[in-house]
Amino acid sequence: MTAADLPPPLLTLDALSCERDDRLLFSQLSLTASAGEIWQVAGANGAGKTTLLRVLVGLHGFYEGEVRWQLPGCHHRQGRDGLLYLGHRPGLRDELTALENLRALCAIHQQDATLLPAALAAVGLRGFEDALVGSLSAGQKRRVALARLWLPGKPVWVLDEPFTAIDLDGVALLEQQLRAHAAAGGLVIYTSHHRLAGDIHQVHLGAARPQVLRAGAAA
Ligand SMILES: Nc1ncnc2c1ncn2[C@@H]1O[C@H](COP(=O)(O)OP(=O)(O)OP(=O)(O)O)[C@@H](O)[C@H]1O
Repeated sequence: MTAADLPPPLLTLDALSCERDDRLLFSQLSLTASAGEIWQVAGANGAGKTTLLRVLVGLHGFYEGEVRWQLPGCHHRQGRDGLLYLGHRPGLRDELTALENLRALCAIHQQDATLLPAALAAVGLRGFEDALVGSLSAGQKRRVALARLWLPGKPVWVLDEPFTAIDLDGVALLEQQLRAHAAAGGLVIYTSHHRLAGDIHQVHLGAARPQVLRAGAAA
């Protein structure tokens, strides 16, 4: 595939550099990511994966270079309304039920809450709608957070360690959902030490100059 064959990018990074505590995490990172793609951000502990994702979603502002989102129909907050970001912690309140937590998140992030019971069922939590999140296991909490991936309306998913704490069935289910989203024209960017098989693009952090590996591109 030539550059001319690629769909228009949803995300463009231009010479992105970031340091923390006087340590250079990455420098001169440039890439384009388009609809239908899955990108894994890889690297050792402390390499800067979470920091990069937070830069992408506007939660970490100390960097040089440019992050440009071009999401169809999203004109607000620099076009970030079409993003769904799940951080490396589930980000749920223990004193609320699974459904209450998700309803609150849907209200904040403009997602359709009417489909939440079906989303909870999809992640294997039918019957846990009214369970206090504080009473759930780590893997169940992760599944509650991941249930938002079964709601429509967010073309870009930015996921920090989404496979953490879930069992083998959960890993397979999540892999399937990531692939389905990309196949339906979404873009997935995730950090993990878990490599999905197939046409996954990669950014390797660790060296000052990150490696960008496009699946299918000649070495
Ligand atoms: N809140 C913070 N304040 C200051 N420095 C931080 C903070 N969080 C991370 N850092 C620094 O940024 C570096 C990169 O951290 P980051 O969490 O992005 O790495 P990571 O690749 O996601 O690591 P891991 O695989 O362990 O989750 C860390 O080594 C640390 O020195």
